[in-house]
Amino acid sequence: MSGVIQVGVVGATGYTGVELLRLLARHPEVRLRTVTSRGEAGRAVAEVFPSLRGFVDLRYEAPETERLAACDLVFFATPNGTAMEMAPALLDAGVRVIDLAADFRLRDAAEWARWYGREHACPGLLAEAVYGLPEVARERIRTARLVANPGCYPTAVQLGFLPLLEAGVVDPAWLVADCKSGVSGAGRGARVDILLAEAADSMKAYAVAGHRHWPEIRQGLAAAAGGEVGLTFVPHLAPMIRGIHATLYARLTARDVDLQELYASRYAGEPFVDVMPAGSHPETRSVRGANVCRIAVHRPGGGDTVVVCAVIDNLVKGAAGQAVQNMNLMFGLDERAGLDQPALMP
Ligand SMILES: NC(=O)C1=CN([C@@H]2O[C@H](COP(=O)(O)OP(=O)(O)OC[C@H]3O[C@@H](n4cnc5c(N)ncnc54)[C@H](OP(=O)(O)O)[C@@H]3O)[C@@H](O)[C@H]2O)C=CC1
Ligand SMILES: CC(=O)N[C@@H](CCC(=O)OP(=O)(O)O)C(=O)O
Repeated sequence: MSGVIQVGVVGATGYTGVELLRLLARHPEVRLRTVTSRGEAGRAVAEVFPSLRGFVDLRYEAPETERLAACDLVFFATPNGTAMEMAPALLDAGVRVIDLAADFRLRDAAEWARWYGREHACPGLLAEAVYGLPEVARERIRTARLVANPGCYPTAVQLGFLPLLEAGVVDPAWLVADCKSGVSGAGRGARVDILLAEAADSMKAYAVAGHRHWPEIRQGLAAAAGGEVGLTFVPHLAPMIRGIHATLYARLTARDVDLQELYASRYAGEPFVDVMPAGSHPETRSVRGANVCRIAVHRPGGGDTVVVCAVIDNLVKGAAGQAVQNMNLMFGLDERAGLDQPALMP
């Protein structure tokens, strides 16, 4: 790649879109060219988000394909069902696309329609789209025109379970993912259940009967296991702003497995997965603002249950940071460019 990458961000007033602006504004190989919002069109980004004063000198524009077609790469940080309407024309114009929503994550159009409640607008692109979990698909991401950035829960759950399933040391028919998310996972739009007075000092499970991340996680875990998996996935809303904590349970089927060594060797050399020392309990605050998944693996009482704890920042490794990681791979850059920074404390 020669020259800077001209980048467009559609949906640049949402939580993941603004996080993209924060990361891309300091990226050494990127020039932000077009950032869109229908509601804020015409206003300066720095006026709407003073945190970006001095970093982003652009005004919001309406999302128009003609303007976006002048970019090398367009990120969609938009609600599900938006990118699938605009991506075909951009791809035809030679623009590469990373969708942070779920439009291209499932390979089966009928299953997509079942979970997302409408027909897919361009099912022909599902086979071409590369599921952008770099720890699994790094080489295919490098040459992809269209990347489906994974969901936040699916990132934490897949990274947590992968070493066990790839090594075939647990029963793939009995996997449990008990997950907690901060309220920014629900986006920036107003909703009663994420008001401070409703969500603070309280916690609840939701979508226990079925969440749209279930088929996405199952698809990835089945590929790792080499066959169907049985997965129970229960998301919870936790009283914090950023962060996902996934507590994962599986039953060991193999004897004499060194779990710590299994995880350490699976993720050796991975820039954004940190296998913590044996006995650790990763905290969501240790990944706030950072593009990293911290993992600890336990075997309580030396029994046959494996417990994995995986934490990410839903807006970074769970969304915008992973999208930038994918961009770096697609454009032949150092995978860590623009992402090499520690978490915010406290
Ligand atoms: N929040 C999170 O932790 C994660 C979110 N995601 C996914 O990323 C996507 C964005 O999420 P998030 O940032 O939370 O969402 P927000 O609701 O916070 O923001 C949505 C953005 O999209 C724009 N938008 C809405 N409708 C359209 C449309 N029809 N055409 C063009 N732009 C539109 C909005 O601006 P305007 O209406 O002014 O145009 C806004 O900028 C979603 O698909 C979400 O599921 C993925 C992983 C994690
Ligand atoms: C706390 C909360 O509400 N989280 C969201 C998931 C986050 C997300 O945006 O997922 P997608 O990218 O797949 O849409 C939810 O459960 O719907």
